[in-house]
Parts: sequence; structure tokens; C-alpha cells
Amino acid sequence: MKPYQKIPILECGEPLAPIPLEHFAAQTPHAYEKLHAPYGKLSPYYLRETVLENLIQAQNQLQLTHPNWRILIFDAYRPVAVQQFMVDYTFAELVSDRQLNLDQLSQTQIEELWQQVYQFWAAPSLEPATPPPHSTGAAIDVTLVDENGNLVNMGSEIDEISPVSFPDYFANSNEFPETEYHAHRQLLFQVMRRANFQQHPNEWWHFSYRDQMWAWLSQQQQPNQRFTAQYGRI
Ligand SMILES: C[C@@H](N)C(=O)N[C@H](C)C(=O)O
Ligand SMILES: [Zn+2]
Repeated sequence: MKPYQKIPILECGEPLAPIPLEHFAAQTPHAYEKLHAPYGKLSPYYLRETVLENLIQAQNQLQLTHPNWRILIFDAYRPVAVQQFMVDYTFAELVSDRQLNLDQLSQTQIEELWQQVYQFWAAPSLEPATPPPHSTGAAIDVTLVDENGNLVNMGSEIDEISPVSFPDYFANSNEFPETEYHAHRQLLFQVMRRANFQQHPNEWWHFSYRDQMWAWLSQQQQPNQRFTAQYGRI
């Protein structure tokens, strides 16, 4: 169990709302639908109502300093079946990218690979007290596009299983273009933070509002206040 999963959830009952994609940027087809992840009739482009309001606020904030730039919605609502699919897919990709043969790996080596997967992906738990963040409709994976619709370079791809995904990976570099990657990550962080999101400590693209991770991070920043999560699995 990860420490944030100990945070109690007091479900507020707010419904999911469709993200108005015409106001944002999005890739079609969606990255995980392209892999045939099992969405059934559900769509990744949904968020809890207040989370969506905050996301609109974040984009307004962005456009104050960067007119016509947009937030690109990479992923939002993610049913647990999709979480399971993506965790299994990521493990298989790790094995194949590293040209490993699963049959020749020791139990310890296999466990090390799973640890790397779970450093970035939440476990696909169906237990109501420990929902994967995106299954609550309160977590979102985002990046930026510029006024020409081009992806802003953050120095790594979303979902990369590597330390380069850590938000501050380029923070101590004085070389171009690493300084620019860091500035872009900081811009994304600042507009999301001003709209009350918290950022996943290991992922520059993952933000959430009032889920367990948000409450856990907020608790660390304001130890004198008591935070709970208001969004559970939906
Ligand atoms: C890996 C990334 N797409 C992601 O969403 N990670 C978080 C922690 C999750 O799986 O909920
Ligand atoms: Zn995420």
C-alpha cells in the first residue's frame, strides 16, 4: 500500500462531466484506446464537475501569459479494467524494450520490474478504500501545446518508466535545451497548481484534485490542517 492510500475517502457524490474537448487539445485516437484498452461504453474524456472547472481555470491561467496555448488532455477518467490493462501492457513493454526473456528471469528480477511499473502506475485495486487515482475522475494526465498546436517539449514522453519523468529531473541543468524543458514543466506545474491541483511526485504530467494523493500532498504542505479525499472510485 502506498502512503497516500491511507487517506480516508468521504465520497461527495459529484457526477462525472464530459470534458469539452473543443476548448482543449487532445490526441485522436486516445493513446490507450489505440492499444484496445477495455473502455466498453465509457470514455476517458470525463472528469468530476469541480475538477473540470479547475482545469478550465488552469487553461485560463495559462493563456494570460501564453495566448492561444492550450492544455492537452492525454488521459482523464480511467476505469479499473483499463488500469489493469495498462499495468500489464507496461510490464510487457518493459520486458520487450529491454530484450528480456521472462522465462529466464529470477523471481527477484521479475519483482524488480514490477516495482518499476508501480513507481509510475497505481495498482488496479477494486477495493473502495484504495482506488487507482484516475478511477475517481479526479486525476488527469496533461501537457501543453503552443499557439500553432505543436506539442511543447517537456524533455520526455508521458508514461516513460524512467527518472526523466520526475518533475525536477532537469532542474539542476544549466545547458540548453534542458533548461527549456524545465521551464516548460514549471509552467505546466504553476498553472495547474494555481487552479488547486497537486502534482504526482514522480510524474511531471499527472495532477489531481481532492483525491487521496491530493489530500496526502496537501497534508504534508499544511501539517496543521486535516485533509480527507472527497472523490472515490466512480
Ligand atoms: C503512469 C500514468 N499514466 C499514471 O496515470 N500514473 C498514476 C499514478 C496512476 O496510475 O494512477
Ligand atoms: Zn495519471
